[in-house]
Amino acid sequence: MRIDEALRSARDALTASPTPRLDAELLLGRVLGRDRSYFYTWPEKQLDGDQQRLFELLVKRRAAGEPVAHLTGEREFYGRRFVVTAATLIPRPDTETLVEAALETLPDTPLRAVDLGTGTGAVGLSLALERPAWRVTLTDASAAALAVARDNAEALGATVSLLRGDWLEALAGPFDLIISNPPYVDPDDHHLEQGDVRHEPRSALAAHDRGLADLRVITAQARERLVEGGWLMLEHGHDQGSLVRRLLADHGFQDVTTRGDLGGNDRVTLGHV
Ligand SMILES: C[S@@+](CC[C@H](N)C(=O)[O-])C[C@H]1O[C@@H](n2cnc3c(N)ncnc32)[C@H](O)[C@@H]1O
Repeated sequence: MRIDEALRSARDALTASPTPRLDAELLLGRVLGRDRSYFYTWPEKQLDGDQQRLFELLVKRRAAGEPVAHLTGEREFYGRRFVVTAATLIPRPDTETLVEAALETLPDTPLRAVDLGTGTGAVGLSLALERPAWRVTLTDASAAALAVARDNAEALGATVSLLRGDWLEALAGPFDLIISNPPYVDPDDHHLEQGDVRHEPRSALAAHDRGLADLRVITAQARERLVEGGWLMLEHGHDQGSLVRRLLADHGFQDVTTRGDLGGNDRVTLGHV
């Protein structure tokens, strides 16, 4: 079967996905070890029997609902590839807003930053690689997630510290930046039962108190761990902006603002002490 024929038949099989064409290209990229531009240059190249069988198997699993990132074992974030497993959240493009907020707000000089609930390491490793002068710590409560972050740090050549722990409990600081994309989905939200999200760890997604429990704990712990002028930056749900702004203000944070994500929804709230 030719590359263009394989992609066409996969797209037809993946109509239940919101992104059938992209999914087909990413899966074929995994089978052939090529990036997507190769398919446009060589549409007439033939898949051999093994390649065709593996591609058809991956398409079948995708059609049954498995996330593409679990089938390819990776996801791109802030221009780099991160290994993803079933133990980690699949990094989202909207979380790049968090990275951009930090890069735009803090200076490119030596400072101490911590990424709480690092998962694959997407946020903290992006910061460490964009700002080699920063000393970045990555933490997570999940040993399995932290192992993935460690592998990603090695593969990407980032120098960071990794620590397992419950938010800021085991960290004395002080930090110039505390950054986190914590679980913030209401456990009763029906979206948790739909699409790719069903395959991600519930502990990475849902938080009690209508999704606010972890945001509250981190905000309460952060104030004492920041240097004077240090920043707290939190990702949250599109409908949590005003609650998180009030939370930060109640804990004495100043210049509290919210940034929008790629779709223009409230996504990241930040303030300094
Ligand atoms: C929404 S995921 C974010 C993952 C990654 N930072 C990203 O943006 O792709 C939340 C992460 O917080 C971790 N987590 C949950 N509860 C925690 C706790 N009490 N202390 C530290 N990390 C926790 C989860 O294991 C998960 O990796």
